[in-house]
Amino acid sequence: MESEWMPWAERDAAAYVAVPTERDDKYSRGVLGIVTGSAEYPGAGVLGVEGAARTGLGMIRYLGDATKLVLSRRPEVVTLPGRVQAWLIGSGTDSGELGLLGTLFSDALASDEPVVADGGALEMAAEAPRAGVVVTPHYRELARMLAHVGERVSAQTIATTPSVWASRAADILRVTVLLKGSTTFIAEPLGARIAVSGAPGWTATAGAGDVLGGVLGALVATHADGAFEPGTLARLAASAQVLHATAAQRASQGGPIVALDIAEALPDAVRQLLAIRGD
Ligand SMILES: NC(=O)C1=CN([C@@H]2O[C@H](COP(=O)(O)OP(=O)(O)OC[C@H]3O[C@@H](n4cnc5c(N)ncnc54)[C@H](O)[C@@H]3O)[C@@H](O)[C@H]2O)[C@@H](O)CC1
Ligand SMILES: Nc1ncnc2c1ncn2[C@@H]1O[C@H](COP(=O)(O)OP(=O)(O)O)[C@@H](O)[C@H]1O
Repeated sequence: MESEWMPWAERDAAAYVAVPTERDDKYSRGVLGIVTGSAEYPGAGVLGVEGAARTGLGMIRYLGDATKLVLSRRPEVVTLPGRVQAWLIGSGTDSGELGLLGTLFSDALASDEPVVADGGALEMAAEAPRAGVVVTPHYRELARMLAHVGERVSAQTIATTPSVWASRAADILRVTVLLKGSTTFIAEPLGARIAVSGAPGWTATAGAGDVLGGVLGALVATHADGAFEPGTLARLAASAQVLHATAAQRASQGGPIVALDIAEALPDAVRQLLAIRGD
């Protein structure tokens, strides 16, 4: 039977924006460890960092392979390993050529912290399912993840019936799945089913998904305490998608955008959500 898909509006997402209080410092707000970007795709490292930084969090520890580029754009980022409350791994990496990054991915997946896995970390996340992991594939990536665990389905079939496959993938892979597309479907293993639409078609541009990874990483890092409770990761993923779509709308206003425009519109998108909440 087809699952019931719950919509997720700006009002719902607004509840998942963590607003710092007078008692907060950079550590209490949440630290995100980011292992993204490679020699082949350094820009993805920058885009994820920008997405996270512009969503709002205490600190980013960047441990990927695009340090120079990331620091030239965001000198606020710390490149020293240390304690984090959540991980964003894999955007802008190739699962076939991971080298040292592969060790960092498996350390994150073996840690006690929640993990957002994308790009080259998706297959590794499929191999070692655990609570607190959310994967963010597009259709072709989901087809590869499923093939990796012995479920053969074409990317074309997933594109034709994305809700069916997001739902099935969550149950097969036993991690929370955010399946990207014009409508994004979020499914928790045997749990929440949320569909988010409303991003302009202009969002279909290189690197937009890397920015989304950063947005979700920031929301998870700022809600790490509850991330293992049933349904929480799915609601954080839906909220990240709404925030990303709102930022894309604000940046686009009916015209073309690049991924960095979405990241730069995020503070206004956050303000828009907080205004709905009445903050
Ligand atoms: N600025 C950056 O650094 C960017 C990095 N990216 C990273 O690139 C990696 C690969 O992601 P993809 O989403 O491209 O992976 P896909 O699985 O969609 O594509 C894999 C390969 O298939 C080929 N391909 C697929 N469809 C094609 C088409 N219509 N025309 C031409 N070639 C096609 C491309 O050679 C591509 O490298 C990820 O790690 C991702 O994070 C992308 O996000 C784009 C931006
Ligand atoms: N037709 C579309 N309309 C609106 N949003 C889209 C459309 N196609 C893709 N998107 C969104 O654009 C982003 C693309 O991400 P992704 O496929 O990972 O690209 P990249 O790897 O280049 O970052 C996702 O957030 C996805 O939901």
